[in-house]
Parts: sequence; C-alpha cells; structure tokens
Amino acid sequence: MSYSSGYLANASVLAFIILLYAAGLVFYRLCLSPLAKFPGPRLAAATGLYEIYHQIIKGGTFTWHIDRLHEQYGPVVRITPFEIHIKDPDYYSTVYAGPGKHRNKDPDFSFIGFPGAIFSTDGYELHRARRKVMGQFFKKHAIQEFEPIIRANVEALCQYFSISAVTMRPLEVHAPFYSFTSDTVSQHAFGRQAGLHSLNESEPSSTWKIRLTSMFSFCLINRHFPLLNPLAHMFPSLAAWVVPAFGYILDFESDVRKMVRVAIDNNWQIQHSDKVLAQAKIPQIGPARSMYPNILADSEIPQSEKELTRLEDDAIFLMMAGTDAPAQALAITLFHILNNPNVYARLKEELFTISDPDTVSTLEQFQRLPYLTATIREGLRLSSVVTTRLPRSAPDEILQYQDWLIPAGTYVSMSTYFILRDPNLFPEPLKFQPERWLLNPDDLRKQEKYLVPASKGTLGCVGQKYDFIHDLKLKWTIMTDKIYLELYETTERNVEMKRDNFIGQTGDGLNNIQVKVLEEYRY
Ligand code: HEM
Repeated sequence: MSYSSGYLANASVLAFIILLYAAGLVFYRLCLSPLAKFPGPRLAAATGLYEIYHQIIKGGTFTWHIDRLHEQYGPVVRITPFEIHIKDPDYYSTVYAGPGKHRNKDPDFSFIGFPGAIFSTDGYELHRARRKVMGQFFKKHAIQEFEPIIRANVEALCQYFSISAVTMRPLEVHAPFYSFTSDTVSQHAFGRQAGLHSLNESEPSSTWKIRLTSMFSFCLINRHFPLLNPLAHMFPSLAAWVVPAFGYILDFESDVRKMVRVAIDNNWQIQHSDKVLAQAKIPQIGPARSMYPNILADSEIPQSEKELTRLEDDAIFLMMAGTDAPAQALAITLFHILNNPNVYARLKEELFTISDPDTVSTLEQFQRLPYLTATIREGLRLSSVVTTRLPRSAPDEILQYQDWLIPAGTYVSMSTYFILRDPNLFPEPLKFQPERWLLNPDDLRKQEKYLVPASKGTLGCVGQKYDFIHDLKLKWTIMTDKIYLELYETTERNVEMKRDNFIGQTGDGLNNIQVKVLEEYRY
C-alpha cells in the first residue's frame, strides 16, 4: 500500500469513528436522555448547533425564536440537548429561588471570558461566600450613604443638558448616561478619587457606550466559542486588527485592571505602614465604604479572593453589569416618557409639588412620589434590557412543573423579557402606562412579583437596590423644572430590541436616543 492510500484509509477510519460517535450521541439525546420526553424541535434536542445557528448566524435572535417555539409546543420546551425553557411567570420564583433552595448556574452559559467574576462563579458555596462579601456594599443603607456621590455625579450629568440648552445642539442621551453609570459604579467600587471621572469631560463622551456595547457582543461569541477569548488575548493587536471592536474591549479591560492594581498597591502600602494611619487611609466614599479597598483590607476574607486576576475579573464584570443595564434602562425610560406627553406632563406636575428652589430634594422625597415611582417601575418593565435567558439547575431537587418532572441537575431557564411583556399580566404590554402601577398595596405586591428585569433569587442581580437611584437621576436630569426636553429624530425603532447580546440591542445603527433641550428656566 502506498503512503497516500494508507493515509486515506486512516482518515476514513477516523471519519467513520467520529460519525459513529456523533450518531450514537444524537441517538442518546433523542431517545435515551432523561430529557427525551420533553417537547421541542428534534434538532434542538440533538445538537447545540441549533442555538448557535439562531445566535450567531441569525444575529442573536434565539430569545424570540424560543418564544415562537412556546406557541408551537406549549409552556415547556427543550431548547438544547441539556436545557428546558419554561414560559409561565408563576413558575419564575421556583426556578430563580431564594435562600434555602440550592440553585446552580450553567457554567458554560455564565462564561463571559472572566472566570474569576462573581457572575461566572461555579459552585453554590463559593458563590454564596462571594455574594456575602459583595452584598454588604449593596445593602440599602450602604447605597444611601453613597447618595452624596450620586448627587455630585448627577449634577455633573445635568451640565450636559444645560450646555445643550445653550448650544441648542441635540443630545444623544446614552453617552452621558453611560458616563454617569461608569463613573458612579467605579467610584463605589474603588473610592471617589480612584474611580473614573468621564463626566469631567466638557463634551459627553461615547467611549463607555462603545466599549460596553463591544463587550456584550463579545460575550455572546465567547459563550459559544470559549477558545476565542484566550486566543484574542494572546494576540491582542492581531485580534483588534481583525475585529476592531476588540480594541475597545482591551481599553475597557485595561482601565479596570489599572484601578484594581492601584487598589492592591495602596492596600500593600497601608498594611505596611502604621495601623492607625492604615485605617484612615482606606478610601471612603463620603461616609460610605468603597468596595475593593475594603475587601482588600478585610483580614477575614481569604487571600485567594484578593488575588490580582480574581479581582480584575470581578471588577470587569461589575463595571459591565453596573454600567450598561442601568444606562440603557434610563435612556429607554426617558424615551418613553418623552414619547408620551401626557406622562411627561403629569410627572412634571407631581414634581413641582416638592420642587423648592432653595432646597435640594432628597432621594427619600422622590421615593414618596407615587407617579414618579410608577414611572420608574414601568420604565424597568418596558425597557427589559436583559434579553438573555439565565439557566439554573436544582442539583438536589426534582422540579415539578404541571405534570412534568424535571430531573435534578437539569438546566431550566425562563426569559424575563417575555414575562415583562406578558399581555395577561400587563394588558397592552407595549404601551408605556405608569398608571398600571398605581394600585392598592395588596395588588401592587402581587404585580411587583412579576417585575423581574434583574432576575431573582440567591443568584440574581446584586445591584438591584441601585434601581431606586433612578428616582434621583430621572428627577434631576429630565423632569427638572429647569429644562424641557423633546425627542429629536428618535422613534420606537431606536429602542426596539432586535438582537440578544445578553443585553438587548436595537437594529444596526439605531442605538441612539436624541433629545432637544428646549429651554432652561433659571430661578
Ligand atoms: C436596570 C439595572 C440592572 C439590571 C436590569 C440588571 C440585571 C442583571 C441581571 C439579569 C443579572 C443576572 C442575574 C442572574 O444570573 O440571575 C445581573 C447580575 C449582576 N448585576 Fe445587575 N442589573 C442592573 C443593575 C446593576 C448594577 C447597578 C450593578 C452594580 C453596581 C449590578 C451588578 C450586578 C452583578 C455584580 C451581578 C452578578 C450577580 C451574581 O452573579 O451574583 N447590576 N444583573
């Protein structure tokens, strides 16, 4: 036998073995797997390529496709070989359960390229320990202590609106909102001085909007092709040349890594100096405590949790999570307010009841305003910025849904995007109607159960308490009696989510919300 025919024979045997293995795997998944009995497209049950096709080839459309599958197959659908998707808002708190119920994330799904991040933490116990540490900085009182910094940042943010009133140039609102949220989160995380200060720039900068949008589009690819991430970081210049958006990601990472290194260096210096001086030197944010410097200084927290790469990963995700979703939710809420003049007028009227030029209204005062509070809830509902599903497993529990018994350890997911737009819960769901939240306390409690834009349970968003900061931001930026806003060349198309990059994205080139600042009334 010649060399080439021997080679061909070996290749054929290898191809045959691979085919046999693939056929066996597909047979197992379709007929023998404990999930074989669940309804859904056979192709989705047979291979993960089904999801990849909708996410990568069809451009992030799987979320909407899943919804169509529910119309065809009912409330339970097997959407991948390993995952069941359920569409029933009343089942949400079973899957996304609170303390006392053991839930795990799907580590493949939570892989976003930064394995040390709390979001990607595999294992219930480790996640719980990390959550306990991070959670203390997000307790209501901790955020309230942070209010002076938020106020200062809101003031800086308002400058852009004031300048726009003078120049009469339309303002694209994502850019200043992203600067606001990235400055605020970084100052909370690293201390006022050590954090970012994009709001100091004279023009609103779209840097953070571009960086974050690039980060999230990369997240989607990472999940399906996890090897791309280390490869891209191994050859950063080449990767940035092939995919220019990667350059923005590197810049973003580099800024966050720098802040972490400074925090570690400072901590080292503090620990090696006088102990009394050490306490005084730990950065404070107003009377509140900044996150990473205090974590580093806490001798109860194990050293492994304070390693450079672990903290870098954690801070990168924190900056992503704390910047993008709140900035988008705020921008989209603003769009809906301005797109509904009756809502805008009613809000202004309500805000005039507390507006006193001689005093600065407090967050607590805003929170007592029923229509403003209702508007914020409606904004969080309709913006529903997180379009991804977030699979969970119950490792030691058989979940029961209707007559279905879901084997322990199976990944189950639900999409909040469709809960927030469920017509049975929210009639005419695409309409922006703050009035739907003006309910008596019992009915409000029942309805709030379904307001889940930031997920729920022990693994849900740690920054949810930040939501009430919207009250402050909204009041100061848009409802203020000093300015009057009008949409400029912006329609529903500019806020309509078409693609799922974890965070929803509009159609190409439409992610802009422009306003004209029509007048600025000065006392
Ligand atoms: C409108 C605002 C926000 C929305 C809609 C939102 C949404 C979410 C969602 C859906 C998750 C995933 C939860 C899960 O896996 O079940 C998440 C996680 C997270 N979010 Fe938020 N978020 C918001 C604001 C914030 C803010 C302001 C911060 C920080 C300052 C933040 C920090 C985090 C962190 C650290 C996690 C990971 C939690 C963990 O895995 O334990 N988020 N967020």
